[in-house]
Formats: sequence, C-alpha cells, structure tokens
Amino acid sequence: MTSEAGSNIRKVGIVGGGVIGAGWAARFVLNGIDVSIYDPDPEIERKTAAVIANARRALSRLFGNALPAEGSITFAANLQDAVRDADFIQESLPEREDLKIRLLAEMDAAMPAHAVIGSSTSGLLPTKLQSGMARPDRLVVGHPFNPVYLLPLVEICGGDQTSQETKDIAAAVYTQIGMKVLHVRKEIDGFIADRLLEAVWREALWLINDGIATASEIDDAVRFGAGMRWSFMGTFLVYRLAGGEEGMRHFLHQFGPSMEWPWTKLIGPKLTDELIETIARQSDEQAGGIDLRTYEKLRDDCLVDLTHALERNDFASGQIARAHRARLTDAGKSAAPAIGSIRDDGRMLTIATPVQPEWIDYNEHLTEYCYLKLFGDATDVVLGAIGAGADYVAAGHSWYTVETHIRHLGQARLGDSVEVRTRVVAADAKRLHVFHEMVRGPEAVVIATAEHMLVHVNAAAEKSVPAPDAMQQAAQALVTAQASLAPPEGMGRQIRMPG
Ligand SMILES: NC(=O)C1=CN([C@@H]2O[C@H](COP(=O)(O)OP(=O)(O)OC[C@H]3O[C@@H](n4cnc5c(N)ncnc54)[C@H](O)[C@@H]3O)[C@@H](O)[C@H]2O)C=CC1
Ligand SMILES: C[N+](C)(C)CC(=O)CC(=O)[O-]
Repeated sequence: MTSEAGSNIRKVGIVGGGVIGAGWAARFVLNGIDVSIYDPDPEIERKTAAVIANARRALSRLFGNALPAEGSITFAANLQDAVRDADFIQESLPEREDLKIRLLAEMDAAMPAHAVIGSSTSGLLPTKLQSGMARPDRLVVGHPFNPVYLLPLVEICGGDQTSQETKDIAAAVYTQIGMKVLHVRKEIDGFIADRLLEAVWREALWLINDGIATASEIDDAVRFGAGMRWSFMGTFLVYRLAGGEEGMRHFLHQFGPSMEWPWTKLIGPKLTDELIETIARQSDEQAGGIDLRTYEKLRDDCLVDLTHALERNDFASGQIARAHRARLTDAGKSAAPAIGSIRDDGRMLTIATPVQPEWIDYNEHLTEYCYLKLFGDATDVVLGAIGAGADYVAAGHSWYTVETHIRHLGQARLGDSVEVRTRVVAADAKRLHVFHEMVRGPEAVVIATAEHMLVHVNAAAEKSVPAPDAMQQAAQALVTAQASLAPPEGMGRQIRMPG
C-alpha cells in the first residue's frame, strides 16, 4: 500500500472497542469507511451503537449534508477476522504493554501485506509495542483524544523500526477522516499532549489530596479561565499576548523566576483507597446524577458550537473543520449537475452550496443578508449565461438590479445544503425579469424566493441602454425555454398588511 493509497482506504479493522475504539469506529464510519470491530465484551454491540448514535448526532450538526453515505459496521468473532481484509487497523486495547505487544503480533500475522496498524496508546513507546511483530515497520502510534469523532488531534509517533512509509500512510488516513496530524519528532513516553495533560492532572490530584480544592472547584478554575483560551490558542500564544507589547521576552523575564519556586509538585500523590474514594465522591457530587450519555451530548454540542465559531474565525481547529468540509463537499460534487445547466423542470440551477458557518446568525440560521448575496450570485450566473460576464462588465456595460423582492418562507441551518433555481420570466431590449427559488436539502423545501428587475446600462455614462442583439436573443431564448411553465408562485407579490 502506498501512502497515496493510504488516503483512500475502504476498510478499517478496530481491535478493542471501548471508549476510544468506539470513537474511532464512529469517526471512520461517519466518514464513509467500513469498519470491522473485535472486542470480547458481550455488550460490545449495544455500547458501540450508543456511541455511534451520539457521534452521528454531533457530526450531522457539524458537517450536515456534506457527510458521505455511512460506512458499514461488522462485529468480528475474533481478532483475525477483524483485520484479515482491512487496509488499516486501529488498535485500541487496554493500556497494558504486555497485552498490546502480544496482540499486535497477532494482528501483524493476520493482516494483509499492505495494511498498517495505528496504536491508540496514550503513552507507551512504539519501539516496545512493535517488538513482537514480524513486520515491526508497519506499526505507528496514532494517539487520539476523546471524543475521537469530534476532536481532530492525532499524535503520530514512530518507533525505532517504523518505516517512513507507514507514518505517511497513517497521516494520509487520519487526514482523510478530518484529523489534524501532529508528528512527534522523538519517541517519548506520553508523547506531547499527555505530558501536558498529566502535569495538570497531577497538580489537580494534589489539590484534592491536600484538601485545598474540590473536584468541582478545580474544574471551575480551568473552565472559566485558562481552559477557554487554551482551546484555540494553546499555551505559548496565550502567554505571548500576556507579555503585552514586548511579547514573550517580557513575559519570560517577568514570570520566569516563579518557575524556580516550588509551586507545583509534578510527581502525583499516592492514589490511596481513601484518595480514590474522595475524588470519586466529589466527582459524583459534581455530576449531579446526570448520566454519561447525556453529559456526552452536552460535551459534543459545546464542541460542535465551538468548532463552528472557530470555523467562522478561520482559526485553530476551525481551520481543520473547514478543510474537511471542503474535502467532503468536493468528494460529493462529481455527480452534481453543473451550475448554469437547465434542469428537467426548465429552471436554471444557479447556486448549489452547503450553508457556510459565517452565514449563520444569532438565531442559528442562514442570516438575512446572505439570502440577497446568494440570490445576487444566482443572478450573476444568468448574466454569465447570456454573455454579460466579467469581460463584458470590464468593457463598460453591465446589468444593474433596480428592484428586489425577497420572501422568507423557511430557514436553513449550518450543514444544510441549498440550491437556487432560476427562471427568466421576461426580457426586452433593456430589461430582465428574473425569479429565483431557494430550496433546502434533498427534499427541495422552498425556503425563499427572490424577484428582481434588472436594467442594462452603459456603466460609464450611468444610463440605461439597449443590450446588444445577441444578448437580447440569449435572454429571450431563456424566457421561451421556460414559457410553458406555470407562473412562479408568489411572483408580483406586494408587502401589505392583511385586511
Ligand atoms: N480513554 C481515553 O481518554 C483515551 C484512551 N486512549 C488509549 O486508547 C486505548 C483504549 O483505551 P480506552 O478505550 O479508554 O479503554 P476501554 O477500557 O474503554 O476499552 C478497552 C476495550 O478493549 C477491550 N478488550 C480487552 N481485551 C481485549 C482483547 N483481547 N481483544 C480485543 N479487545 C479487548 C475491552 O473489552 C474494552 O472494550 C488505550 O491504549 C488508551 O491509552 C487514548 C486516548 C484517550
Ligand atoms: C487520560 N489519557 C491519558 C488516557 C488521556 C489521553 O490520552 C488523551 C485524552 O483524550 O485526554
């Protein structure tokens, strides 16, 4: 399997289908890839279905109609069946080195020659994990973050025997399913992200152990402050800004000395039964009786909204979502009719687009001005079709809109796809009367109409003039082609109070 082939895998074997294995299954399946899971847990099908249901809900909110047809899920009877015809394998076994070494060797023996294994380990060294494999070059760490189906980061770390090709294939596979690949340059326990997470976690355990704060208070210390900015700026960029106009240098000079004070402990407290009970009790109190899946939905909703906000700002993980949205939209485009083509119902397809994050307003739907923008763009497609494209405008003539009437009949939300279908209802030497319908989704629900009158102008002279004969004929041909259609519903409507 070449790294290019790695960007187009068809089937993934998942060994270990717990929190992380099920999260991987959801990410692969909802990105159109078939999955075969092996996990001896007798409840594996029920648990997987619950995770997939939450993931489907979240990814539909995130990407909507841009998502491809779902891949299939099968539950294998044994490890060999799960990996036998897989292009890629994601190992998500419990974090036990001996178990992983033994079962990775079994996967290697059963998988196709072209396949590659990504291990989800949070911190075990790939050099050790690959030590029992006949083809150790095929193993790489692909460390994800929970929930795998929403968080884009995956750390890739090779061991001594991992080939560059394996790393490239893994990177291509993870990119294909919308992830942000972070290459760990040197093999290190805990990789990059868990080094940071563990440091915070150890301090949090000490704060409880020493009776300084409860689980809930420690979470407040993160989520009302640093956690908010970490989610899109990380540590270094945040502290650069904290250094004011002199930036990081000033920051380091001012706060550097405190690094030598013993504020933090870094080696965690001993997890005695008593400490575990204290933390678990505080965590139960904090959760307030709300069940796991409900909390997962809340977490996912917040992550989706945050991702949309970052996508609108074209920043951080929003850029990854934006790129994936474009990848998905491109992949789905091939069968779509061309813009400017005449549909079977005689109307011209003038716009076909997923709703973009920056078009959404505080009511969480397509905002007012975007209707006019999309209808204006639709009119431009008609003008291009009659020969009044950019070259024509540059040469000094154009069509100006002199009257517009938009009706709002429904709404479109992020992730919906909309089309504009257009009729040229009348044309003469100087005027063009167009009527657009905007429809939402595969059911083509009409959510808005727009009626415009345009006048042909000599732009420099700022006066209306007759269009050239060829343009008049092209416009007339569109009118004639659609003349047998019933007049559009709502055409000529006025705004007035009833009664
Ligand atoms: N939970 C987390 O936050 C994260 C975990 N990871 C890593 O992902 C891996 C899995 O962790 P989790 O999903 O959290 O654990 P988990 O305990 O939720 O799932 C492990 C699954 O492996 C299954 N299993 C046990 N023996 C097996 C065998 N012989 N063959 C196949 N399946 C078997 C279990 O039935 C269980 O469903 C670990 O390496 C962990 O370090 C990585 C990122 C985050
Ligand atoms: C706790 N953990 C080390 C398993 C966490 C991770 O590996 C990543 C995450 O999702 O926090």
